[in-house]
Amino acid sequence: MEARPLVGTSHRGLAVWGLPSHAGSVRASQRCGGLGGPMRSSACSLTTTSSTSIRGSDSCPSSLRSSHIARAAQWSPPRSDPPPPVPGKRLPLKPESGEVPEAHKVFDEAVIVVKSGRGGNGEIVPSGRGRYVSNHKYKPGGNQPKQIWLPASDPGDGADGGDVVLVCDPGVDSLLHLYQYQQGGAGRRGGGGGGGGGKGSAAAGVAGGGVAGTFCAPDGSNANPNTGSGGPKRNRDIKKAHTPALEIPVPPGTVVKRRGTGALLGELLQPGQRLTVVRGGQGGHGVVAPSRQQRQARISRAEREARNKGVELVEVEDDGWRSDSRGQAGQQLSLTLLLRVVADVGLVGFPNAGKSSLLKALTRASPAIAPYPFTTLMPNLGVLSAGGGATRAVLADLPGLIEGAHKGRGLGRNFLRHLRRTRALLHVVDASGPDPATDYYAVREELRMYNPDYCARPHVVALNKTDLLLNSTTTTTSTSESSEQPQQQQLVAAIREAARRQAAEHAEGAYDGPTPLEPLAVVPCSAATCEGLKELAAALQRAIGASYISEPDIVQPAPDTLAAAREPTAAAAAAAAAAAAAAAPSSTRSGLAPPPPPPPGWFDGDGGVALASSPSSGGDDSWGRTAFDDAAEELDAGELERVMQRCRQLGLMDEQGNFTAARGSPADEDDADGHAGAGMPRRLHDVLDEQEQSYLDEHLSAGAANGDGAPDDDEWVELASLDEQTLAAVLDELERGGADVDDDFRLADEPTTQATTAATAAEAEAAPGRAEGGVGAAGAREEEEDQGKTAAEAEEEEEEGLVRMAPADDPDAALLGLSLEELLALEKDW
Ligand SMILES: Nc1nc2c(ncn2[C@@H]2O[C@H](COP(=O)(O)OP(=O)(O)OP(=O)(O)O)[C@@H](O)[C@H]2O)c(=O)[nH]1
Ligand SMILES: [Mg+2]
Repeated sequence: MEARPLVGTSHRGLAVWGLPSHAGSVRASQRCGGLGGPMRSSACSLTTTSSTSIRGSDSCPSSLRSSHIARAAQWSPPRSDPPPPVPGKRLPLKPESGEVPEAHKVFDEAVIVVKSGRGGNGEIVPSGRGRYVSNHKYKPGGNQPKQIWLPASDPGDGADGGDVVLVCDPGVDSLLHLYQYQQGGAGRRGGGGGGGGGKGSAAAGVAGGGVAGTFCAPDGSNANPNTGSGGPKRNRDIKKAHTPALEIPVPPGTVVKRRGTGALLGELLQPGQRLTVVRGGQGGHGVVAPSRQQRQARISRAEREARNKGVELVEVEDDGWRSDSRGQAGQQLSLTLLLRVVADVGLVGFPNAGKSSLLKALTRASPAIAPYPFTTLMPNLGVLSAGGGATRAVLADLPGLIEGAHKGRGLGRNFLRHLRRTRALLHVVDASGPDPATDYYAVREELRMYNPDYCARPHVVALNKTDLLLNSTTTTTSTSESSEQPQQQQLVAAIREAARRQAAEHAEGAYDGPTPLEPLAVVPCSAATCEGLKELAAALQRAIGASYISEPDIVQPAPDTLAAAREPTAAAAAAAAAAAAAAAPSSTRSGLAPPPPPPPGWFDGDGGVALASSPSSGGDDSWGRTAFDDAAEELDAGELERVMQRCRQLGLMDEQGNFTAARGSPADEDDADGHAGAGMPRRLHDVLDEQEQSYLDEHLSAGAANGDGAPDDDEWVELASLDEQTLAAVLDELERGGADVDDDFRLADEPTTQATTAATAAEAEAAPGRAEGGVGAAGAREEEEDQGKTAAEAEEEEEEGLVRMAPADDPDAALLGLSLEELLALEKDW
């Protein structure tokens, strides 16, 4: 047969059968060799096919009509009994029958397949159903009809398929239950999802490759006229039935990723938190099936249009309304679930160090304890309530780490990731081992290499098994406290030394990242004899109070715990003073290299901690809110600590971070406490704003520390940002304070470059190593200028944010327009 050109057409009139819920379509198929392909309009479509056996002609053959009519006659509206009410469906934690053997060794990771339910089919109502009722608006002589057609009802929609939802359940402590279904054999078939066809299941691991199981949400029920329709005589409010979701309980700290792509879908941390991982298929629409006459009319119209367009009509399909009524299929997804325990304190240490024993002794948990390594393979949680109003703390006993754990040795990476959501660490060291300090150092290194942040968390060292120390000494010497004590003290000292070694390596630049903290306390104890456990619990409480994890989803420490942790001890104050003194020389001349930052937020001492990271967080707010507070919020921990050290050097701040004198106020003039700035002339204060005053204070302090009264290089740069008049006033003040400003720096008379170059050269002489860093950068810039850069090039550089020293012929340009923030940013870069 000869192929004719394909013509598509739209039959808007055919698509509308007067009922809103049905968007019908007509398909006319045409023999059209090689030109196949659907052409759809918005309301109906004309589809070509080359394989249709029924051949149409200009006059529609009776065979077509009869087949069509016969097909239409096959339709019958689904009717079923009303479904029972749908209870909330929750996957039980254990299979209903059969004892489940231990399936996997890794209970903190699982791959599961989730399938959402298919949508139920919508109701199909024959168009002829209904009746004529009298029209109340009818008036004789009016244009209203006397009777109007009232359809039997609106056809009901099919219910949506069930979603699969992960629910954070604090009653679950591992992902083991997901594997148990695999081991337990057949999955559980749930009840109907509100009607016929609903099912929910946690099927056995059908897929290989370590998939724990397939979890199927119930399908949506088909539309039910009694419950799911909204016609005049039915329940208008319920258009479709509800299908309960399949809820899979997971422990807090579960991270959900898409398998394959690794895309993070979410993390469940708070009890009751829900994460919908796949949505159920949409239920089919309720439709009104066309009557025989309507179908015939549509067919005739399609034939007529085809004839007009010269298309040979071979078949007319008009069952688009059927597909409308069908529910959509559900989705399927493979998920990787990872568990990171959420706890206040993580217990880490080598295998067999006694972590589980300590957990058992400190809390009511009952973990497995055995004298062989890797007894613990899954984190055990326990709650430490020390009483006396102390905060409750959740302890997590983690599997033992071995050397190379950060590379995955001994499943180390799997275990280490549990530390992510802990605030503080308890290092458990076997005191009876050959070299406890080396053990401690090795574990610290593993932590650092896995994630340097772990080493910046407050931690306590439990020197466990001290009862064995006593025994070992008694075998050689007579039993005496005196023989035990020195040994313990030696071990404590050795551990502190190991911690210092790690911090020193960091200070020497052996590795990046935050400074590793020294232990808050080293507590000799014994899980067997319960000795030292009280002290250990108290130290842990302090560590939790001192901890601060800057992750938004971690609950911040309560203010009372912070206040408790702020109690300084004499040792802490001494340590802080020593740190400040040690830092002073490095911040004198160059000022660009910040002093080795002490642990942000707290100072280490003999078990003491003084939280001083934020003055505004202090309990004593007598000094009120100042510009310093505002600035402090902008600074990071290192910068803040540096500023605070300067304040301490100036005598403006005590060791707890409280100001001892009001700053930037007129009272400064009369302050006779001897603080720097107290005798500041009123004249200068009048011209300086608060930040400039603080620069001056810092400068005077630095000068006092130097003994030469001269500002540091960075301060010169900062001073250069002042306006001319202010700068002149500041320089006068500096001179009065003992600085040899003429020798060092004369902004108005000499180009800044020369002065700074001179300072840089002197600096480089004094400390060649440092010149490579901050000051070296300034020197390099100056060299560039010396090489005769054009003014335009120099301007360009300035635009790029580089600090450009003034050319010799332009003293005004020396007043750099950089703001404090820009200077701080530059200083950081240096
Ligand atoms: N004498 C003595 N033995 C202890 C003490 N603490 C633990 N042990 C013993 O040390 C062995 C190991 O204890 P665990 O608590 O299982 O050690 P672990 O660190 O949890 O070990 P892993 O789970 O393998 O990492 C057990 O035999 C304990 O009885 C202690 O304070 N004194
Ligand atoms: Mg253990």
